[in-house]
Amino acid sequence: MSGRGKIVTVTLNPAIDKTVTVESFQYGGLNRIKSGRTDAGGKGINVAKVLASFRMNVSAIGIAAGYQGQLVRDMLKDQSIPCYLLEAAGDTRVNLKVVDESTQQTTEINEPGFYADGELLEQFKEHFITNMAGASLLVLAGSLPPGTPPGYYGTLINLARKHGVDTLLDADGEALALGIEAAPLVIKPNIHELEVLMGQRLESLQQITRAARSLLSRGIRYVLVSMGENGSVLVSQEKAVRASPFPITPLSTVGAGDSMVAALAYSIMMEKTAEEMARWTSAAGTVTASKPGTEVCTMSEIEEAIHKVELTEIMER
Ligand SMILES: Nc1ncnc2c1ncn2[C@@H]1O[C@H](COP(=O)(O)OP(=O)(O)OP(=O)(O)O)[C@@H](O)[C@H]1O
Ligand SMILES: O=P(O)(O)OC[C@@]1(O)O[C@H](CO)[C@@H](O)[C@@H]1O
Repeated sequence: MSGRGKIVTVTLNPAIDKTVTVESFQYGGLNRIKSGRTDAGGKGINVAKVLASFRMNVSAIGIAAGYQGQLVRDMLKDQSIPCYLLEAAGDTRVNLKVVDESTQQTTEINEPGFYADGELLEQFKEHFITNMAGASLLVLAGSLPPGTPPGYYGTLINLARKHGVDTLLDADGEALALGIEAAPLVIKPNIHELEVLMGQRLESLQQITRAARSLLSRGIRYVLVSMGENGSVLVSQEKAVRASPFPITPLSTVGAGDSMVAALAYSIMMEKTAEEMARWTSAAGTVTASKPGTEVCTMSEIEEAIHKVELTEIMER
């Protein structure tokens, strides 16, 4: 893989992210907003934002609808992020993120998104194939719009493979389970997604590592499990490494996982070792968690923080 190749990110269900900050969230009560911001969101789009700031050759493709969809396109254009979003009927969703200052926790309330019918999804396949020309790596991330068959990511992974392109998959539920069957190169489940996939609670690092390792036998080369403030575990055929994040004041954890995915894509393109990969991804996620709204990390912020990530090899029994 060459650092100069193109990375294509797919966001089938983008969003306008509206992040609001409240002093102390009152469940079932009146909450007055102290401050707010609006960002173009959706997992693949966030990944593209980070990769563009790394000066990688990246295109964000996907589907968008109506006024909100145009807003996503305009915001990305303002940030000079190449984006090609197919037009659909309806409206792109607005996702609400509520940051509680007192607990430093973010609550996400995501709309389902526009309906994707069979004709739109066939049209997207054509759009996708056109964009596979000259691509080196594909990133599939985020939820599928209502109407999309759960095996759709698997279909895109197989199509990409026909064009010689490897995939990094960040999905959940059935889309993740069926995507795995198509053997992407890398997956990044968070701990909850991994537990759902395995159908069991994973309480120790040993259990997490064993679960992640069981997925490698399906042709996947790396599994990166993110665990919020508890850091992450990267498992490859050769080893398992745990990364512990440095202390931060989390301002909005929205996009932290996407920043990890971006750093993972970057590490693959740059042929970094598993240790370097664990360091880069952890620093990227942690820096983003310390920024407001869906604002993501930059390369210089990662370079400044990366030495603070603690790595430990997980000894498997
Ligand atoms: N509260 C926190 N303190 C320190 N680091 C954090 C915190 N939350 C997230 N991170 C960093 O970000 C990484 C990714 O977070 P997380 O596991 O929440 O991702 P995710 O669930 O995929 O998120 P999302 O889907 O919202 O992007 C973590 O591994 C960690 O490095
Ligand atoms: O509903 P999905 O597709 O699972 O997640 C969408 C989303 O929550 O993910 C991003 C953060 O990771 C946000 O920009 C966006 O609102």
